Order: sequence, then structure tokens, then C-alpha cells
Amino acid sequence: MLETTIAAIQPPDESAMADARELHGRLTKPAGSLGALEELSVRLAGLAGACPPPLPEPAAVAIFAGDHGVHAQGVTPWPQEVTGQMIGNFLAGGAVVNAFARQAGASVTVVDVGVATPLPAGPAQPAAETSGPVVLDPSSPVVLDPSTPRLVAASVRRGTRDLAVTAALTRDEARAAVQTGIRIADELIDAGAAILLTGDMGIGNTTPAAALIAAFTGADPLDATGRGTGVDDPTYARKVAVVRAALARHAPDPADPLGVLAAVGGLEHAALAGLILGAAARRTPVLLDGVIAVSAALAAAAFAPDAVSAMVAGHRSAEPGATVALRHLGLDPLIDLGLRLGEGTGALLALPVVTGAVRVLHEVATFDSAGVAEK
Ligand SMILES: Cc1cc2ncn([C@H]3O[C@H](COP(=O)(O)O)[C@@H](O)[C@H]3O)c2cc1C
Ligand SMILES: O=C(O)c1cccnc1
Repeated sequence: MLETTIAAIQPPDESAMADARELHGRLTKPAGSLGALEELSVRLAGLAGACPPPLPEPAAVAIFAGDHGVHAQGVTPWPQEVTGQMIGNFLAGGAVVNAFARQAGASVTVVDVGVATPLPAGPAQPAAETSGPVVLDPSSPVVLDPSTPRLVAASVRRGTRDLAVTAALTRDEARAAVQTGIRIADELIDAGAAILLTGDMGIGNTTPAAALIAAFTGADPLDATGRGTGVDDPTYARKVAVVRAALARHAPDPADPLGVLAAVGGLEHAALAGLILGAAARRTPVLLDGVIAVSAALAAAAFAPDAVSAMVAGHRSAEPGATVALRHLGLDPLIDLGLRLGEGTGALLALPVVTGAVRVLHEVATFDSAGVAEK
């Protein structure tokens, strides 16, 4: 499934891109006056193979959640249980991502790919006959409903191993998580989603994100590692040392993305790489959130360089590794607000910018049709 998905990813359609550039030149505005929105709309035309490309509606956020063995190294001050507790919050509609998703009219799908603790049942779930998380019937059709967050149970294992000590995952586990991401992309697109937004939840997950960024870009761990939830100086120093030691121990080969994800990644990072590949294979844009998303995007690009044409960088996370990763991918973020939350929040705030870029090609009059004189 991974191999067939990679094989399905095509380069952008140059003729649709040329059509979009030509159309921009005829619309009632000075050439280039929409700045980065113009190139974005051209890229989306190339991805869709059509000018104008489809409006990115409806939008679907997929939040992949997992825990991390490296938590044992003291790389974050937050207890591991917060990951599972935040899933309850997502399902109850009480997290920042829910507020922004309601604003954007986007549906929220939470995917447990490897949370360590038992999940609380969210009030948005159907009545449970048994205690514990309520799992939607896998055979029931996926409905994109912005008012009801959905939980998908797809745990590969209950948290990764400690990457400071051993490989975080086996290759098979990493593959299973990537394939879950591909499956979620397919399900959301089959249900009608015209754009996917990446989300993450996993206490400690900025440490594997930093390790992935250093492994794929060759950046020094000091430049790839940030303060995550806001760690203090001793914790930050420990975090950089953990990333440096993990790279030295595992010597991950950037030409072997599954091996890199297994050695120093996380289950949500691997699943996000799969979501991106799945979206690219379906010629559907994927709006990237923060540092966890862009670390996964590096893995996706290592699997399939043409996957980059499906990626839109939503925002510039305050995490320094995000900027390192975006530079490596050749992507410019749409907004830069100093966010460092994750969950999909930065991607959701950027969504109206993407919609605006596409709407221009659908709705704006040409000089000719509007009878406006050209210079
Ligand atoms: C209450 C809370 C809500 C969050 N939502 C996203 N994150 C973010 O912070 C975590 C990563 O930071 P670190 O590597 O420093 O632990 C991830 O769970 C990420 O999604 C949260 C973190 C917390 C504490
Ligand atoms: O960039 C992010 O998405 C991020 C930053 C800090 C903590 N969690 C997520």
C-alpha cells in the first residue's frame, strides 16, 4: 500500500499552472498584486491538473495522537497522561483546535495511533455499552461533520520505545503507522474533503520532530531543537543532548525514510507522513501545521519528492526546527504569528488564505469581461 501510494504521486501539471498564470494576468488587478497568493493558486492548479483548481471546501483536520518513550529522559515537563486527556478534550470540543475548526467550518478527526494511557470517552461519542473509548464502527461511512469530532482507534502500540536507548519503532510498526495515515487520507477524501489539515497531539513529540529534522536536513541538533511546550534551560540542554546522542547512536540514513521514522520518529509523525503521501496521491492539497507536521513532511518528501507539490505550509512555528525543515522543502509559510501549539491550530488559521487564493481564480472578473481599461 505504501509503495502503490508512492507510485501514484505525479509531478504537477505544467499546463494547468501556465493557464493559472495566464488567467492571473487577465484579472482586474495589477499583475502580481496578490503576492504569495498568486503562486499558491498556480501551485494548486498544478496539483489539481485544472485551472481553476477546486475550492478547498470542505476541509478536514486529522489529529494523530501518540506517546513517546523518550518522555523518560525528562525532555518535557508535562505528564504523559496529558496526551490521552487532551483527546477527551478534542472529542468534547474544548481544545483550541476545536475553536479554530468551528470558525473555519472544518471537521475534526482524532486518530489514536499510539497513546500510552486508556482514552477517556468523549461526550461527542455515541452512547457506550462498554466503558473506555468509544470506537466508531469501522464499516460505517465517514461523514465530515464540523459539529462532531470523531475518534478513530488505530493504535499501533501504546507509545514508542525510548529513542535515547533503542529504536523508537520497528520498521513494521513505522510502516503500519504510515499506512494508517494513508488510509485516513483516503477516507477523508472519499467522504468529500477537498483539503486535509495536519494535526498532532503527543506529549514529548517535539523531541522526535527535532531528531527527524536533523536526520533529514543534516542540521545540527542545536538548530533543529526548540523548547516545545516552553521547557526551561536545563530541560532544553537535556533535549538537545538526547537528540544529538540519538543521531549518533542510530545514524539514520535520510535515503531510508522508513528507517529514520523507526529509529528516531513517533507514531503520529509516521502517520502524518502517510497522510501527506495519501493526499498527494489523490492530488489533494495538505495544509501543514507546525514543527511536527513539517518533520513528517520531510519524511514524505524522502519517500516521494513530488509529494511536496501537495504541501502548503500553513504557518511558521516558533520552533526553530520548523524553519529549517521548511527551507529544506522549499516552502514559504502563509502566516507567521509565533504560534507553538500544534493540534492543527496554525493550519486552520491559514485556511482562509488558501481559500482566498483559489476563490480569486473562480470569481474575479477579467479586464475584458468587466470593461476595465488596461495600462
Ligand atoms: C495542554 C497541552 C495541549 C497541547 N496541545 C498541543 N500540544 C503540543 O505540545 C506537545 C509537544 O511539546 P513537548 O515536546 O514540549 O511535550 C504536543 O502534545 C503538541 O501537540 C499541547 C501540549 C499541552 C501541555
Ligand atoms: O510547532 C508546533 O506545532 C508545536 C510547537 C510546540 C509544541 N507543540 C507543537
